[in-house]
Amino acid sequence: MTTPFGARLRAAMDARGPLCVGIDPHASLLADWGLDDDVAGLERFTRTVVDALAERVAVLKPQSAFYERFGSRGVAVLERAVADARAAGALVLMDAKRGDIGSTMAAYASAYLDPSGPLFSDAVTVSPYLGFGSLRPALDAARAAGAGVFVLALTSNPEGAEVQHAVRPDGTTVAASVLASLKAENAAEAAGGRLGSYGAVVGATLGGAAGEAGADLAIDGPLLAPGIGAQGATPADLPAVFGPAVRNVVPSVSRGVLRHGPDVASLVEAASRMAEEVRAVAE
Ligand SMILES: O=c1ccn([C@@H]2O[C@H](COP(=O)(O)O)[C@@H](O)[C@H]2O)c(=O)[nH]1
Repeated sequence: MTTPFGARLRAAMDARGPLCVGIDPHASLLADWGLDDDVAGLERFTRTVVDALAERVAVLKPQSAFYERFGSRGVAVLERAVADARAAGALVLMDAKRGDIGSTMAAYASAYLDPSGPLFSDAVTVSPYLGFGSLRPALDAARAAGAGVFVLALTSNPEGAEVQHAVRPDGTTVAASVLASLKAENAAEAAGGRLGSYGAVVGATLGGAAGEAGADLAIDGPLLAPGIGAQGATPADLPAVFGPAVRNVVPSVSRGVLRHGPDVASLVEAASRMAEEVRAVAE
């Protein structure tokens, strides 16, 4: 039987440090790296990041949007990146933020969480705003494949609060309800103190917002924390945002590391420095 994602993630965090580096080939970064904003530039950028970091960091998180904008040839670059990164030992979290009615969600689950598919990833980000129950096909596909799912709960952008802090008829906020649903999904797997495979996305930029939203971050699963670097958060912010749940946090940085390329040694050094900083606050 395949080892569940949560266990594989915990092992990777222990061995490599709890860091996720995002692969976000912005047009501006391609230009900064001296690359053209075309498929060849996209491919060179992606290969450089994967070759530099896939043997070192716990998680690589390609941002699907930057590949989709080049159509099928961009997606082919993404497929290769996923395979190469996994072969080099990184866990791949596909940042696709998919969400739809259940029957269509099943097709998204097949795209990212079926081990025979070309985009199969260790985990995928999904959006719960068609109702948490609409995610069932992805949750079930992940369980079957030993993969993971990260559900948007309290996102790093300032606009997120207008939806995520909204109060439901039962008096709880939308975010609190998403987190409670994730805790329930993790219950069986997390028995005995193990990390579950169902994670939440909670921005490192939030300050005390999780508390304001009545959100309990003790979901027994991983907490992906984007927002460090270009969005203004730092590793030092993590304890205040996450409290005792900081041990389960996977801080995520894209531009804050990528801006150090294309020099491989500089990319590696930036990622190592960040991994050390987050390890220091997570212990
Ligand atoms: O709440 C969220 C959810 C996802 N993201 C994604 O993470 C990266 C952040 O990139 P940076 O360059 O480190 O700002 C990007 O792919 C976002 O789509 C997020 O920022 N916030």
